[in-house]
Amino acid sequence: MLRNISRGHILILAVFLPVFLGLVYIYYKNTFSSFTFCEPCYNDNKLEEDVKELVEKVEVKQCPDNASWKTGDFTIQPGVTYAQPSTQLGRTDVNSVTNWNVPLVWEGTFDPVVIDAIYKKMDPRIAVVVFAVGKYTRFLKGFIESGEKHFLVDFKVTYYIFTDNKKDVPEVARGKGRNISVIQVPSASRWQDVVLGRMKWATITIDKQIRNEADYLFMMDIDSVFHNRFGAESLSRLTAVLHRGYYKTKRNDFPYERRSNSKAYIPPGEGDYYYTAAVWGGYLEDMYQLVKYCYTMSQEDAKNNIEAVWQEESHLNKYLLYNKPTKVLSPEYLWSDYDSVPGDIKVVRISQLIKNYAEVRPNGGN
Ligand SMILES: CC(=O)N[C@H]1[C@@H](OP(=O)(O)OP(=O)(O)OC[C@H]2O[C@@H](n3ccc(=O)[nH]c3=O)[C@H](O)[C@@H]2O)O[C@H](CO)[C@H](O)[C@@H]1O
Ligand SMILES: [Mn+2]
Repeated sequence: MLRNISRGHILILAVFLPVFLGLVYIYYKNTFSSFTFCEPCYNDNKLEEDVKELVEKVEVKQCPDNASWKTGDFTIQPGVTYAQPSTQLGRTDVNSVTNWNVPLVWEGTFDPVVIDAIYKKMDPRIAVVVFAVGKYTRFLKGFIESGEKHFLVDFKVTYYIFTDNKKDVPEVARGKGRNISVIQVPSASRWQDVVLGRMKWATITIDKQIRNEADYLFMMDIDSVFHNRFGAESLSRLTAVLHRGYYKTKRNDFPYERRSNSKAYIPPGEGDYYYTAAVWGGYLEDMYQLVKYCYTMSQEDAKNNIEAVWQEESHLNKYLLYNKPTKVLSPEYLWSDYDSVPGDIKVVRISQLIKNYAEVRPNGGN
């Protein structure tokens, strides 16, 4: 009996088990195939065509793989010692925040130990673009020598020197990770062409070279000397400096471009601050956009036979009124040897030199 039952079962199993297993296999195959992530959506040729089309359409930028240098990553090593920040004490003689809630930096509003600990970890590459055309090569030595003592010390810095006279670029001893790159530009017969030309040559050179070599970029006048720390507290996506001559001035008295036929025109009743064009900086791509903006706007003006009252400084001020900077630096970050230092300027970080405008500029002027 057992033998019979067992034979019957074996027969049934032999016939139905393969059929049952086959059905189970088909069921699971269909179920899982709909969850397969690697299932190709295209045949290979179609995929290749689509990628090619995308690459042609998209403007490919050289983005750094590791963007840890960007503001926002405010990490710090454990164990750094510094004074406890106060919620009560701080500067009371000046305003240290803008009405769009970004820092307005003065001595006493930051702790260099904390700032350095944060930004050194990011270790950004910083480009400084300066022009030394005609007789302005005489300012290079003092600028770079003092920069080595005070400008973003211990950071990676490259001075991009744009000049019409490479022979006059001095050899200056520099710290580790600090370089000089010299770029040839044409001479000019008008100083106005040099200051505006900065926008053109900087745009071209960022495109060709600097984009691959820097994370931050500063544009600076060369006729200046560093006297005190100009550090990582100056870094942000877009940083502008209050012009020392107008930081207590009513907005309608700012020397904005007031002729409505210039692209730099700002109507009365508008304005936050008056920024200097002698020191400005930020993330490389944001600065590229702004430098290019100043270049194209001055070209537009030239087509209409007008030159903005303070050249690129006028276009810069217009841009920054409608695209607010992410950090504003006090006039400590650009003072002038022409002016005495008032009580609210506790530290002069850079000062413009006194110069004989008529002698140093190709077409005189002041
Ligand atoms: C403190 C301040 O707000 N400075 C601005 C003011 O500068 P300044 O009156 O200080 O102008 P400036 O003579 O220093 O010229 C600006 C810069 O252009 C370069 N340069 C100029 C002439 C020349 O023949 N060769 C040469 O290399 C050089 O880097 C110089 O530092 O007005 C200029 C144009 O309106 C710019 O807006 C400056 O940023
Ligand atoms: Mn200057």
